[in-house]
Amino acid sequence: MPKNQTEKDGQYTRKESSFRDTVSKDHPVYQPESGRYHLYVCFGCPFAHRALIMRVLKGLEDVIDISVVDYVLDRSTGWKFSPNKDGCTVDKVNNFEYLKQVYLLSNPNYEGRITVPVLFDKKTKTIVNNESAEIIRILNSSFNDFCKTKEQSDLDYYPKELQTEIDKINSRVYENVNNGVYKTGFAQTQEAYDINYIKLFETLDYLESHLSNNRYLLGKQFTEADIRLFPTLIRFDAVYFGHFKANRQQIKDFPNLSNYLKELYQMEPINKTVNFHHIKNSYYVSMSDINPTKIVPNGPDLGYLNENHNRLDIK
Ligand SMILES: N[C@@H](CCC(=O)N[C@@H](CS)C(=O)NCC(=O)O)C(=O)O
Repeated sequence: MPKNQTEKDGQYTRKESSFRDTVSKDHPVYQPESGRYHLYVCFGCPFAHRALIMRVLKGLEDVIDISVVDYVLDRSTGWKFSPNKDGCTVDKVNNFEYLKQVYLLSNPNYEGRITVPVLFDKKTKTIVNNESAEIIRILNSSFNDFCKTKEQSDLDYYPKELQTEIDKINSRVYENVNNGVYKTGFAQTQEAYDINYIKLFETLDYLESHLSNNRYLLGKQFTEADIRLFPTLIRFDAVYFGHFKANRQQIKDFPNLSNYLKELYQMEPINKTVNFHHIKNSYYVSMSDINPTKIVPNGPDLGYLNENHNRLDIK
C-alpha cells in the first residue's frame, strides 16, 4: 500500500481505478455463473476487505474463489504471491508470481496502479473490475441465483429505497474516514495533516452521535454503508492510531462506535474476514517511509472486541 501521489500542498490523492465493467444477465460477455469469476485480495487492505465481507454475507464462497496476495507490498515488484506465508495463497487461476501479470494479461499496455481487490473472469482471462465500491455492488446483486441460502440471495445491502441515503453517507465516510485516515497518515506537511486529522475526528464524532440512536448507519437496516465503514474501524486502533498519527483517541474510547464495531466484528461471517496479523504487517512493514524500522508493534490489546456489546438496546 504505497502512497499514490502527494500534491504540492502536501495532500495525498488516491487515483481512480481502471477496470470498471460489470457482471449481469444483460451483459454481452460477463454473465453471472458459478465458478467463473475470481477475486484477488489482500487481507491487509481495507478496500479488498469490503469485497471479502460482501462475498461471505451473500454466501458466495463456493461461487467466487479467492487468491490472497502477500500482505507485505514490495514497492519494486508490487503485490506478489507468497503461498508459504500463513493465510496467503498461490495465484489459483493463472499461477502467476505477481499480481501485475494479471493486469498485463487483461491489457498488455496497462500502465496504471496494480491494486487489490480485482474481480477476474477466468473465461475471457480479463479483469472485469478493480474498484471495490463497484465490486461489492456486483456481488450484492448479480449472483443471487448461486447464493448458499435463499435468505442470502434475498438479502439486498443496497436496497432501492435507501440508495440516496447510502450514497450520501458513503461519500462522507469515504472522504473523511476510509480515505481520510490515509490523507492524515500520508500528509507531507503539518497543515495537510492538521486539516485531515480534524475532518477525520469531526466525522467520527458525527458517527458516534448518529449511532447513539441508530443501530446501523441507515437505522434498523444493516447495509453496504456499514460494510464500507467496518474495514476502517477495525484497523483504527491497531494501525491508524499509531502508524497514521490519527491519535486523538482510539475507537475503543468512543462508546457507541466501539459497541457498533464489536457487534459487526462478532458477526460470524464478518469475523472470519479479519486477520490482524495480515493487517498490522501490511501497514507497518510495507510502508517503510512512515515506519523505517519496519517494527510491528505488539499492542494495543484488542480484547474489548470480544466483549459484550449493547447494540440490541438501540431500537
Ligand atoms: N479504488 C480502489 C483502491 C484500492 C487500493 O488502493 N488498494 C491498495 C491496497 S489498500 C493497493 O492495492 N495499493 C497498491 C498500490 O497502490 O500500488 C478500490 O477501492 O478498489
